[in-house]
Amino acid sequence: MALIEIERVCRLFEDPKRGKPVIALDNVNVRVERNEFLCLLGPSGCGKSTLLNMIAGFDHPSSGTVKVGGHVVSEPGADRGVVFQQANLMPWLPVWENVAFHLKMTGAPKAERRERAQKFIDMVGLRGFENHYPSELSGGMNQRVGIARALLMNPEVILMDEPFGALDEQTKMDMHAELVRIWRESQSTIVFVTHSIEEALALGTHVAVMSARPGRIRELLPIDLDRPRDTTSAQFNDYKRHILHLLRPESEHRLEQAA
Ligand SMILES: Nc1ncnc2c1ncn2[C@@H]1O[C@H](COP(=O)(O)OP(=O)(O)OP(=O)(O)O)[C@@H](O)[C@H]1O
Repeated sequence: MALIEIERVCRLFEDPKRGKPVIALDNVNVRVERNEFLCLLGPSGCGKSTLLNMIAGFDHPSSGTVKVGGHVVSEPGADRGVVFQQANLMPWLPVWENVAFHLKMTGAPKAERRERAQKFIDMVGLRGFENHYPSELSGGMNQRVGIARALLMNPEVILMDEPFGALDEQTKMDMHAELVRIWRESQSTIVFVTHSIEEALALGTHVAVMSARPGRIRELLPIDLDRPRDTTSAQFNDYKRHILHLLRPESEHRLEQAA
């Protein structure tokens, strides 16, 4: 049994201005095995966030099912940690308290929270910054705090919605290397939303290429590239060319005609 099973999922949104519904997702089928790193890739508005939100339990399909660990997702849960584009940290709390925030909610004593936070602060490379406040850190460091916060709950699945979208290129590349290391170390399963082909190919064990309006999975590609990934290699560029072709509207048109 796959860890995440998305079966025949459709999602319609009401659009009162136009008087007809927007088809955000149309018959989407995806299976994610334990320990996979799936990148959801596609143009703006193709339904990537909608799909991620359904796995998180923030949104629900109009038809079809989303299951995690064999159970239909009905609400958010501790088995799924979410990292957004903005880290959404509590500015009045130091790093370690932000990382241990969920534990505070469960009433865990301070000493336990501090100790458990440290493991994940170390994992994301922030040792020495435990008592800093979010405003004293860079954007990349704040994202690391967000990742540490998600990891602390020991979730089976980490869901990431363009977490590095706001970072400069160099920091983004550093974060990619860091995330791959964390993914391996924590043996988690990651679903990562991006609109960047390079980012998807730098990270994923699989890339689901989506098409816009209505959002569909064009192709689910297993990525057979050594790590660390060489973004200048011929094989990397072969994948890139293939994905670019899939994303071109004319190829979409041809595929529809052939169907
Ligand atoms: N709450 C909502 N109400 C109405 N329409 C919505 C709602 N949420 C999403 N949509 C529509 O559904 C489609 C998919 O949106 P979604 O945000 O999932 O796309 P996306 O691929 O994540 O886009 P981006 O990369 O720009 O974040 C879009 O056409 C969007 O306008």
